Amino acid sequence: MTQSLTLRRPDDWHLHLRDGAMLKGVLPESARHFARAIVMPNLVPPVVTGAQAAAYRDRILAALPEGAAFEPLMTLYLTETTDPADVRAAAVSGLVKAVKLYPAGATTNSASGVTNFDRVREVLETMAEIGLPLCVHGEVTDPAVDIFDREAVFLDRVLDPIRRTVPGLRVVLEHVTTADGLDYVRGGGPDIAGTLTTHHLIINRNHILAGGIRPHYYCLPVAKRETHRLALRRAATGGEACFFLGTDSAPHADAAKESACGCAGCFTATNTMAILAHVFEQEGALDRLEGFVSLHGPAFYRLPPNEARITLVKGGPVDMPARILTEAGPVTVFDPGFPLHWRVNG
Ligand SMILES: NC(=O)N[C@@H](CC(=O)O)C(=O)O
Ligand SMILES: [Zn+2]
Ligand SMILES: [Zn+2]
Repeated sequence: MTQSLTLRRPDDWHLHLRDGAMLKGVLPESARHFARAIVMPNLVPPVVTGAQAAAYRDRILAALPEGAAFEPLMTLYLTETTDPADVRAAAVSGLVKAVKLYPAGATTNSASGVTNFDRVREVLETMAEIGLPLCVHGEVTDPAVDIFDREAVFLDRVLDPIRRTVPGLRVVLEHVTTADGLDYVRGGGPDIAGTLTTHHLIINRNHILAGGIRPHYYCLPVAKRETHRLALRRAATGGEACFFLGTDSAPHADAAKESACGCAGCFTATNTMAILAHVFEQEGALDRLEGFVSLHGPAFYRLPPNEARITLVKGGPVDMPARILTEAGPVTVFDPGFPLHWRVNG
């Protein structure tokens, strides 16, 4: 018996599209299934001003395949010299939907991130006033903190003080990887939400390190132990409105991943919907997939859900490409480690 499931077209609330040849190669993978995406600003140099966001948006639209209906939702990269008036204008015009906080040095292309949080206070106060969300890469960068503890320590040392100092600031804790992060979001009231990635529902830290080092499973925040993965699955499939999909699909050319110092990021744009249908089915929660991918995100971002629909169909094993070829080099597609049976029709 074929099984099928029709949903409102999903959105991706955390996506890396890059620029130039890589953008051209990866954009169709997201545009095929997703209506909108919050586009991360960690280009080199980063997207800091409203004018830079407008120019980047134009480059994305120009790279879209013929006939694709995909709306990039732009973000600004918060630096210690970000101008509150520029943020306000970019938000009020509708161009920018969030500001992104990278602690300096926390992840890929984050060198211009924030070190001294007092210097961004005025921007954060402006954002609280106009309701513009702050998307947070929630890891401390203190070398004395173990990499597996960096998310949990960030909540106490950085996020909680920011939220106390700037009441009313709306926050998305991005790519939550720990039970601590989930509990922080759950206990934080209506002004905080969390995005969950596809890959963190599938892998734990053994997948990266046991039986050989697997660079294509290396991302930041790094996958944690199994108890955390199980907690993430419960959060994603449990129907809680404060959690929604942000794939964090983060392409790097294979040569940059398969290296003595490999880049962080898993590329999941191609097979995210097939993997999520599998996960939600396994958890007996297919009826909650639409909330996770299509409803909770727009509600937090105060945008209407999409009117268009997609249909997922379950059948024989689906052929997924092991990698996509881009003019910036081949990019390996995240391997969930099991065959996929769901495909997206239309
Ligand atoms: N997630 C990652 O491992 N990498 C992201 C950056 C990020 O989201 O932290 C990237 O830009 O490659
Ligand atoms: Zn990040
Ligand atoms: Zn990311």
